[in-house]
Amino acid sequence: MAGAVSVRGLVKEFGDRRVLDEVDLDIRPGEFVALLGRSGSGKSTLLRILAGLDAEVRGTVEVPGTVSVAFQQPRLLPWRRVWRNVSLGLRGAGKQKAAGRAVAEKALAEVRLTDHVDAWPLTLSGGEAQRVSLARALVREPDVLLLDEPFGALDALTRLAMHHLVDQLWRDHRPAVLLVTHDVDEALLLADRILVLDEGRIVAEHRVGLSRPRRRAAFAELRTRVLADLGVDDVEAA
Ligand SMILES: Nc1ncnc2c1ncn2[C@@H]1O[C@H](COP(=O)(O)OP(=O)(O)OP(=O)(O)O)[C@@H](O)[C@H]1O
Repeated sequence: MAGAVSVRGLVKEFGDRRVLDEVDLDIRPGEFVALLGRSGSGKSTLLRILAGLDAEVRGTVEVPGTVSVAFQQPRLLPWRRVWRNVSLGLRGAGKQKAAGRAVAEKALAEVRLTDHVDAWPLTLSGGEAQRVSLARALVREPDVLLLDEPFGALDALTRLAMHHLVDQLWRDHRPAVLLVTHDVDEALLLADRILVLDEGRIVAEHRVGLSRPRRRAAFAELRTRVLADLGVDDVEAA
């Protein structure tokens, strides 16, 4: 079966600075991959390239299916009601039609925002706004969902709730996911596979062979190894 994402020998340079250095990456359909790495290691650059937002690269990048992206900031249009923001995620003509409302309502129910269908974005909490952003990403039924630190700006409790929600949405829809995060626990809770990027190279890969839903106690040992790859002693991180 063709991969959802297939990258070979990807090189990205900004001027004389090489930010991605011969990256190979395969993501299978329906696979959940987390990408960890220190600040500046090239994670967002890689995600932007997969999203088709930056084509000035060397190497091959194949993402044959439909792609959706959600960023750290929800990026909602404040002058559109919540359901309209969601229906804007639809492709082509679909986003203009009244039928878009029904599709948006369904997606908003999935992220448990049925009560906010007609709300204005500025009246939402951070977690609610991020759920709208997820609904907008899901509404086009992507083959590949790219998440760039989508929970990074949320408080710890809201973030935990979002982990459960994303786990559920992924199991219901089964897109291939690439989740960029700094949060090792988030990666361990959600991903099938964890990649560590360092100075533009993938330097480690871990399979997370744990059944879902996961509990933190189940991955304490793997957590220590992933933190070591990131140059962090587990004692410091505790
Ligand atoms: N448009 C640009 N022009 C020049 N340099 C850039 C540009 N975008 C990113 N960079 C540089 O590329 C490197 C990788 O950036 P990138 O945003 O991919 O890192 P990151 O791993 O996502 O970091 P963080 O975790 O802090 O978001 C950084 O050194 C950054 O300064």
